[in-house]
Amino acid sequence: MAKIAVIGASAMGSALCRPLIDTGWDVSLWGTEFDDAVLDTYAAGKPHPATKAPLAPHVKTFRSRQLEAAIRGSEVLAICVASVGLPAITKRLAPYFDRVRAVWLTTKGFVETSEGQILLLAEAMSKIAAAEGATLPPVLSIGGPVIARQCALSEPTATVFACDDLGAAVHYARAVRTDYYRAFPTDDVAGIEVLAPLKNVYAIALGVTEGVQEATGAPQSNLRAAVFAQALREMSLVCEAMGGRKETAIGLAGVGDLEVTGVSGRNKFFGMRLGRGEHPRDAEAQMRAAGHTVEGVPTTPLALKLVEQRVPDLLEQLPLLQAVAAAVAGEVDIRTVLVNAALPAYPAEEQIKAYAGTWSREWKPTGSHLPWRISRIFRRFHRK
Ligand SMILES: NC(=O)C1=CN([C@@H]2O[C@H](COP(=O)(O)OP(=O)(O)OC[C@H]3O[C@@H](n4cnc5c(N)ncnc54)[C@H](OP(=O)(O)O)[C@@H]3O)[C@@H](O)[C@H]2O)C=CC1
Ligand SMILES: O=C(CO)COP(=O)(O)O
Repeated sequence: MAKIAVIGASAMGSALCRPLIDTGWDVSLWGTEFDDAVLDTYAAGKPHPATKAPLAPHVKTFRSRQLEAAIRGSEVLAICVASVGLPAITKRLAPYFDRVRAVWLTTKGFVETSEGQILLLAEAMSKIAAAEGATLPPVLSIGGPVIARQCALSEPTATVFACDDLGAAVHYARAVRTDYYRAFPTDDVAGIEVLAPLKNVYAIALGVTEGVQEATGAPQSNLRAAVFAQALREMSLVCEAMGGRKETAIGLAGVGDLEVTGVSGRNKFFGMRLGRGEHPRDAEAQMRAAGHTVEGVPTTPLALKLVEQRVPDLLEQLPLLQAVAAAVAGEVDIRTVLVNAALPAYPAEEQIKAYAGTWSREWKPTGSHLPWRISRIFRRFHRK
């Protein structure tokens, strides 16, 4: 039986244990210093405090001081911590990288280096490992629409395993396949690593529309749809500009994850609070007090910086990203900037240049077409 160590007794780390156990893995769940309360709850036979889902049977739990024991003999390390914790965890795991065959990563976010450079997660891990004198084994970036509670309760769930080595992605997708949990393997690592955090940013915007609706009593589904379409457009643009594939953006890890997070993700609920008029600082504090991580909060300014650093020419085509960044920073009236960002600014200058004139020349009202026909014949004759 292959052994896997799940790093982080987070909502997602705990949820991942379910399909792993159901596919015969020997699962160790290691909790960070932040996860003591979760492990206490499991020890008392109670469900996860945030998801309210029970831990799968036969999962062995380990406390933060028991890292060595948790990892011993593992083929895979599955890292499931919040993005702010990823650099520290990577550093801590570096001595173990040469003992395992692969690292899985469910974290969704970006990392900022001490020099202010924004990195995709696998890039950051590889840099940190190198600085520690370690080499990362193949990393599988896990994306797609997965609400942890539903996965933990064995509800149907489709996810994406991305690895530069497609063989590894296929191998592990098969090794964790159940009737309710299926992973789609791909080698579009850039696509997954860009889309997974970006959908959190845009899910905040979707949440805002619902918060506005709640606060005003006026239905906002037209605005929500416009935000959704613009979000997908911007996600596709950044995905492609960063080397990802368009089909990834319109698949599970792009539109699929945007949909689920915009309907029932924590980022959406954070956005709803903004839409109802709460200051972002208070909204995040409330979410945190309830035990909910909102990855979109640290991710949004980093996403903007990532674009500025890597694909600056794209910035003017990303009004929604800029609007969410200003809103998360508490700088603007969120509804106004959202409306301006989501309702099309068309016709754009180039469209006006391309089409102006041709339309009005061709059409005349029926009934008055005789003089128009004569003038057309005359024009044709004149051209010859
Ligand atoms: N790939 C996928 O399919 C999915 C991925 N995710 C992603 O997985 C990651 C974890 O999410 P989720 O399981 O829901 O998170 P949780 O909120 O359940 O857990 C996050 C954990 O990270 C801890 N943490 C916070 N700061 C640090 C730090 N500096 N160092 C170490 N740990 C820290 C939190 O502690 P504390 O409680 O004290 O804040 C908490 O224990 C996120 O990036 C999320 O976006 C989520 C769902 C699906
Ligand atoms: O990543 C997720 C769904 O795929 C979870 O989204 P939230 O972090 O917004 O809950």
